[in-house]
Amino acid sequence: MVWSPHRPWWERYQPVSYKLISRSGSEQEFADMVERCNKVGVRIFVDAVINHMTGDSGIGVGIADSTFNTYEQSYPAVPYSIHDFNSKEKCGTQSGNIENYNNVNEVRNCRLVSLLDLDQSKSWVKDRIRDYLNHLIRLGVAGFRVDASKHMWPDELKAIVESLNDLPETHFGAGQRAFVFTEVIDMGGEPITKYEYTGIGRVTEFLYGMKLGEVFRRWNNQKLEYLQFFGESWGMLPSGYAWTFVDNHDNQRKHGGGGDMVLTFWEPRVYKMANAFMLAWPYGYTKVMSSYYWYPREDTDVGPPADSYGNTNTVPINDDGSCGGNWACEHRWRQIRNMVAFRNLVHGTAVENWWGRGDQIAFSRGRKGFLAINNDYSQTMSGEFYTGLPEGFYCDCISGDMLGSGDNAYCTGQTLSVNSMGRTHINIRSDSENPMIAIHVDYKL
Ligand SMILES: O=C(/C=C/c1ccc(O)c(O)c1)N[C@@H](Cc1ccc(O)cc1)C(=O)NCCCOc1c(-c2ccc(O)c(O)c2)oc2cc(O)cc(O)c2c1=O
Ligand SMILES: [Ca+2]
Repeated sequence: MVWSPHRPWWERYQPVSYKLISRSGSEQEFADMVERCNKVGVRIFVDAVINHMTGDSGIGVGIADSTFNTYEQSYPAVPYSIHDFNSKEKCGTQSGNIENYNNVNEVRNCRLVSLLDLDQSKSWVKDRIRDYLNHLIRLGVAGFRVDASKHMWPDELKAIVESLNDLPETHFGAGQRAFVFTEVIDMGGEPITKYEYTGIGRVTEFLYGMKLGEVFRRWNNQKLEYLQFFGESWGMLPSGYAWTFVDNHDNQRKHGGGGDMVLTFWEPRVYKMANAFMLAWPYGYTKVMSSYYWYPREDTDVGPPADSYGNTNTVPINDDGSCGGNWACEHRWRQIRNMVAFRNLVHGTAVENWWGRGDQIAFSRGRKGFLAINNDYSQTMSGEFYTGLPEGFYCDCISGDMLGSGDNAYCTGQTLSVNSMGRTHINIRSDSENPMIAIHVDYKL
């Protein structure tokens, strides 16, 4: 536990053991949650912090009486001892911390902001990490986000990943492998690049959220119509390797630098537009962020809603499906939830019928879906657009849900009619709360 600042969100990123006990609950509660999710087809991915242990500043008792002593570099609950950490000699800097991000050895072999740096070249360390991840696989976890991958040697990380057990046949079928995402913060300018990690699994593409934020904020003369070729040609990973997101737990708190460009739930209108585009656009493997409101907003350390002991609160679900208790639950917002269904439905289809004019765009996904966005600051987007969809009436999944089924299906939002030529009339005012429409063949009335 970190008490100063009080139970910050990043406490989770300073392991004292590989026990599955935290302020989020016990191992049994975790195992039970994974089981319940797998039963309904919801896969669980674990954020694996395997580059380091805690900061170098003390002796302490972590959760579940896992003692540790950073002066002795000992974590008996694993156990790790001084031999399992990169020495100052191997690191080579005066402080033992990373001092120069242009030195690839430092970035891997030195301490990231003073966090004790594990030596993954040691078989003892590899074995302990493998046992930790295999334990999670046994519990039914489908894969991992590998935190701070930039700070580990790709071949050592790859060796660990390849040594893992197959996923349990009961939940995943025979011979299935953990789905791995590596976190590599690379927005250009450093010798270590995201391309070094594509042999291990999907890799975070941080440019994606930065650029999408820049375009939707209309900064630096960016316009929505430039998104027609949004993808590898913008300096991003090939689509099949990219893990994309509008924002993440770290950069949604950032101010200054690229951080101001990132869109977050604090700006819901434009955030929903960027998510709608991301989910309709065929590039990358997309992640929808789910957050909590923190106060004061300037305090970038504040942890999740918790009781007086610091234990994370459960998430209350309101009657309308939204979350209470300061949980933002962006993934439950109608516009975002429905665009996830849109993405899954149109999977495998190409972008067709692109139309773009300044900050207004529209495009189809094969003959299955159609999205139009008006991000112009004043002009209404109106006219007849070719949707590629069969003739009929469609419920707009941005403004509403299609409820009921068969003949008594109805739309709680706007209904659009597509004529025999596949064309529909659009009228999106620029001052609309959600200036976009999205229709698809599963929302045909
Ligand atoms: O802001 C934070 C935490 C940020 C953070 C946490 C998890 C992540 O996955 C991440 O990407 C960032 N941490 C605060 C507080 C802090 C925590 C520990 C510490 O020893 C000192 C301070 C902070 O101000 N951190 C310094 C700037 C952010 O520097 C961190 C980075 C980081 C930032 C930019 C990079 O290009 C990069 O390669 C790594 O990764 C972490 C990974 C961790 O597993 C744990 C960390 O403490 C950190 C981490 O401090
Ligand atoms: Ca390291």
